[in-house]
Amino acid sequence: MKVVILPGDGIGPEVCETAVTVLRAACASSNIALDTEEHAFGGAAIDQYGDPLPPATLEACLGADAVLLGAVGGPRYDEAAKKGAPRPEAGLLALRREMGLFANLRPSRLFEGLEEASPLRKSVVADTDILVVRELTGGLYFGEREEGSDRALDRLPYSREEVERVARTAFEAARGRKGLLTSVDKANVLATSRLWRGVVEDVHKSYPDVRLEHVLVDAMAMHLVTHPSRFDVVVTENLFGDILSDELSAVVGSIGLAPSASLGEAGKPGLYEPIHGSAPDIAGLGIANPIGAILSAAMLLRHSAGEETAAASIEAAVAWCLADGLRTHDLGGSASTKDALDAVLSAL
Ligand SMILES: NC(=O)C1=CN([C@@H]2O[C@H](COP(=O)(O)OP(=O)(O)OC[C@H]3O[C@@H](n4cnc5c(N)ncnc54)[C@H](O)[C@@H]3O)[C@@H](O)[C@H]2O)C=CC1
Ligand SMILES: CC(C)CC(=O)C(=O)O
Ligand SMILES: [Mg+2]
Repeated sequence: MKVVILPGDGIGPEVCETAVTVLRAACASSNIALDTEEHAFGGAAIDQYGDPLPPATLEACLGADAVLLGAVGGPRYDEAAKKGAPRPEAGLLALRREMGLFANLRPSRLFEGLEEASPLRKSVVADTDILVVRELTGGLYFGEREEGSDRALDRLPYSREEVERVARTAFEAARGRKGLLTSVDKANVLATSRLWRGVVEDVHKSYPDVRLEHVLVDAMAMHLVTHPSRFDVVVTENLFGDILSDELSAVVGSIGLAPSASLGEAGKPGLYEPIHGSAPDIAGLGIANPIGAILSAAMLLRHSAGEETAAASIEAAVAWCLADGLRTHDLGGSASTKDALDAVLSAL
């Protein structure tokens, strides 16, 4: 299995290195031949090449079985962008588009022992286990943009085909879980949301065994903190999915725990990354929670290598460590990134 590693910026390299070490250990114990190749990406690639997605990095990603990414961005690059420099985040958007990664799977479940880390009451957060399926290559992030000091514009385009393919991914996922799909939109205002709702209903005809409900995004933001355990799979457009999945990660403990898999057509390489950003406020301190990145490596084994046993062994090791009291600072503890790595390796 050939995996391209994109450490990126801020805590990206810290959590990525940790996840690669766990990935290597899981592959070694399952006799999976792993070949890794690191490439410059994001701010680090701007520093080196003036380009957040250099051609050699893109070529390597397209030719790999999978890509493992840390995170990109940071204040230094935000400042430089004001003077016309490229943005690290633009490299990530371009990579998602070039790799055709239209479906972003973002699971969030309450791990045993983490009830106290949730801001919600134990009785409210208990049994929360949600898979957000976020559309990843359409909508506002990819629409036409105009930027001026007195007027700016971001367009939000969606086509039937773009909604159909991500809806199919979500219905398939719901079929393999509890059988409930919640489609989130803003159909009382947005034309794209009315298209979204209609297309999701059309796709539903092929999945009569899945229950489908529609919820408006503002109410959904509320439901996720009042009764998160009633949801199963949530499908939504790019921006709403970005926001709701960060909210949900905090509901079950911390954004540092949340992994993701970005997938395109079957047989094409997937991209795996924790859902958090480069966390400049804690970068370099050695205290970042690497679990979101480690669980992303597990998703890589499942979705890009078909290695379910190796994936499940990483997830079980993480669950065991958390149940055993492993707490990084975001979870109210004092474990370092290295402590978390050592604990997961020993559990594995
Ligand atoms: N996929 C990517 O590469 C993403 C990049 N970004 C970029 O990251 C930069 C920072 O963005 P923010 O809005 O601050 O979001 P962020 O997710 O980096 O951080 C938000 C808060 O969560 C904490 N946090 C995040 N990950 C953590 C971890 N693994 N362990 C412990 N604490 C963690 C941070 O310390 C911070 O207080 C920006 O430049 C943004 O554009 C943001 C989101 C995704
Ligand atoms: C372009 C990214 C920085 C957007 C984001 O926040 C994410 O994908 O989680
Ligand atoms: Mg985000």
